[in-house]
Amino acid sequence: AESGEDVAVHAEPPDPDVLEIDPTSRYIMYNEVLGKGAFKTVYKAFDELNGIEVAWNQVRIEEVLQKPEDLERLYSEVRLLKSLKHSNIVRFYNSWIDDKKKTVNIITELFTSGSLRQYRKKHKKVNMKAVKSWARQILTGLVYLHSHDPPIIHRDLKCDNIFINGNQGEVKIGDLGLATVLEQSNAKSVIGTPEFMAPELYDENYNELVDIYSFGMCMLEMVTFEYPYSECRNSAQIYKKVSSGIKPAALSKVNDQEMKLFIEKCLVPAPQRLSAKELLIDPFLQANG
Ligand SMILES: COc1ccc(OC)c2[nH]c(=O)c(CCNC(=O)c3ccccc3I)cc12
Repeated sequence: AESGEDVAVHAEPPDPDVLEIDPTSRYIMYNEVLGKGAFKTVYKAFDELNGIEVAWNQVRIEEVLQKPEDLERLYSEVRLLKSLKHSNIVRFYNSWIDDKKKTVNIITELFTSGSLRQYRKKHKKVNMKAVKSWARQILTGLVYLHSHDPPIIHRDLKCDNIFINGNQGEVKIGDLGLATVLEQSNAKSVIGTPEFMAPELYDENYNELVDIYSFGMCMLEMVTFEYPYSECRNSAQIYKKVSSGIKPAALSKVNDQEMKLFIEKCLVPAPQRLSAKELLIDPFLQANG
């Protein structure tokens, strides 16, 4: 070139948002398994286009999506998830179906410190100040999801799919849409985790406040280090207690009375349950104390 500057010779791929680049050639999977979920295996991977490390979530779908409208619904779900951009929501970069391997592949933001559940196990002694900061961040993420029209409901919020960025203490809600994706593909799989499911989720007419109930159970696990209803042996026993309003035994182990009251506010029946926005301004979360 005349001005003598060295012109990069390689052909820049077209703008990724415009043209679907073959995702499999863009991402290089390391053979490092970060972790496993019920239906998913998560690998560390590298995005060659943006030069960043990412998480490659491989979700098994038993039978391929039955009807074409399932596929259409899945793609519209993916388009929505790709559009979500918030500091307390795990970034969803890309997703595609691998028909041969019968998997849905989801490329998301990477967390090497894993989930809040794993983190809590590793760092048992944590000041209430930190727990309150995590609570504020989770609620801020829920405000973002619930203020969409229609509200985006997570439906499977638990400490296993809230991720933490160890060095900044940033907490983000993950596994978004996984419940919906699984619901579609593994029709028989009832979405949600009984220990964290609001009673009204079972009878189908529910709203975004189911996530507030689950948030309350997440707080309970964060301060007691045990799954709620660990005194129950199976999901039927859990359902019996939840549907008759019997609180988890762990609640009686919460020493901090203010924390106990805050958690109980999240577990009340839906008509009395506060929104994420209202909980964020609760005095309990104001002071750093
Ligand atoms: C069982 O899962 C883990 C175990 C251990 C991990 O790190 C040690 C994980 N790190 C991650 O970044 C991730 C990926 C987080 N991404 C998601 O959960 C996600 C976010 C949005 C949409 C869909 C999903 I699957 C998972 C992980």
